[in-house]
Amino acid sequence: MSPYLITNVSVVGAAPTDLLIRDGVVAQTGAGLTAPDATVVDGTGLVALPGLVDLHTHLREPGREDAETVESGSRAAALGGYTAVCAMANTSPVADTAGVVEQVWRLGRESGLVDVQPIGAVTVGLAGERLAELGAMADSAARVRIFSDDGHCVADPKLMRRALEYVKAFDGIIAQHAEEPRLTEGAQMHEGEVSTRLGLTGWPAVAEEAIIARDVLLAEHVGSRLHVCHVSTAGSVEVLRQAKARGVRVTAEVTPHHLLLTDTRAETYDPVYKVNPPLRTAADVAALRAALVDGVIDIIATDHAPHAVEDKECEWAYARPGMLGLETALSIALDVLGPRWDLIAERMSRVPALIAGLTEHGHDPAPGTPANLTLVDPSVRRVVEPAELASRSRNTPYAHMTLPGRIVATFLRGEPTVLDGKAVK
Ligand SMILES: NC(=O)N[C@@H](CC(=O)O)C(=O)O
Repeated sequence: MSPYLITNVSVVGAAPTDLLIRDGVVAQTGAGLTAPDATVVDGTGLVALPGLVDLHTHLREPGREDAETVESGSRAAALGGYTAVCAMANTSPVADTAGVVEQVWRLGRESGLVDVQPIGAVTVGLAGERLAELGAMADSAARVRIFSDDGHCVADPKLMRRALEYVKAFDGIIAQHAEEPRLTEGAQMHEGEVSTRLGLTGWPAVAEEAIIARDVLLAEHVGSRLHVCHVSTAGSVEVLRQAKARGVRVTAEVTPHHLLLTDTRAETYDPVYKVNPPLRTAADVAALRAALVDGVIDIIATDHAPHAVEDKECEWAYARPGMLGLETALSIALDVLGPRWDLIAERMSRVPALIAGLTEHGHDPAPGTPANLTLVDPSVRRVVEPAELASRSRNTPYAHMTLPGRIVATFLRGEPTVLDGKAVK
């Protein structure tokens, strides 16, 4: 394993320093370091962040390898500055057994581009009828700690209660896709003025808020950990604010697209903007941004949802919901938050690593920490070209947009996965 000397780099926005990476860890920091055997990376003008951690990634393998594989999604993640991703369970077959989560975990290890931590399904086949083998997944080589039926809501309150009770034994988490299904039957986009004008069936904010309200009460009753996926409304923020003030063990994520885009995008009828939960209003976007800053929303998670061309480039009503996210998330965060590096490190690396229990990740580069880090050039503005993305899919809502920031290098346990902005393998 060859050592790397990153010179004159700003660690999370602090004054420039040198970083020596050796044997998988940050061996030394300080000005004027020398290491004749090391490969030098000029860090002038760059910011070093702890490697980003995504709590919500769809890698599509097994089952839809035409849309993404563990390998292609891992490469997209590394290029986006990530060193760890949590892979959602809505694969085919569903990741509801020890066998499937171990398969995904093993594929992640073989790719070696990011740490892939599988999420297990809460219910068998995501059908919402009976609990999956949560204990066997927890005890498997994949050591699953987060369970989610994402794509579907665990709508039955008794099952949700049982799931929360079950995972409490090993301090696990239920990550809920908050959507009361009876309120979103046939829904195509956010229910509001735009859906009325376009004549598309609406997905009301209350369908999300009602489930979050119910689930924080259940989590409080059981004393267990709840995580709320892709929070999208101002009302959800207020429910979470109250729950956190009462001490409920709840964490929440927001996606880059819900921080930037609004439901007016549906006016184009371009299904690239169809996503679940749907893009909301400008007032929701403002509330989500404020909650991300004040901590009511704990993290940014991508909900990277690759889809094959035939599933996306069709009539709006038939298109699958979901957008790519891994290769653009940091740029969107920079656009939305500005160069608030400490906040970005907190919301995109330290806190998601803590929630997921990924103890090797989420550390600011300092002597003795695992060398999982990413180097960002904040001075570059890049144009997003779908054809250049590493993902197997092309459904980015940011096509041809100019966004701030470029990932220059990513290191996983001291080995570069990205150098000069290009994947190393
Ligand atoms: N977020 C999305 O729009 N899509 C997700 C699942 C889902 O939440 O519907 C997917 O797996 O494609």
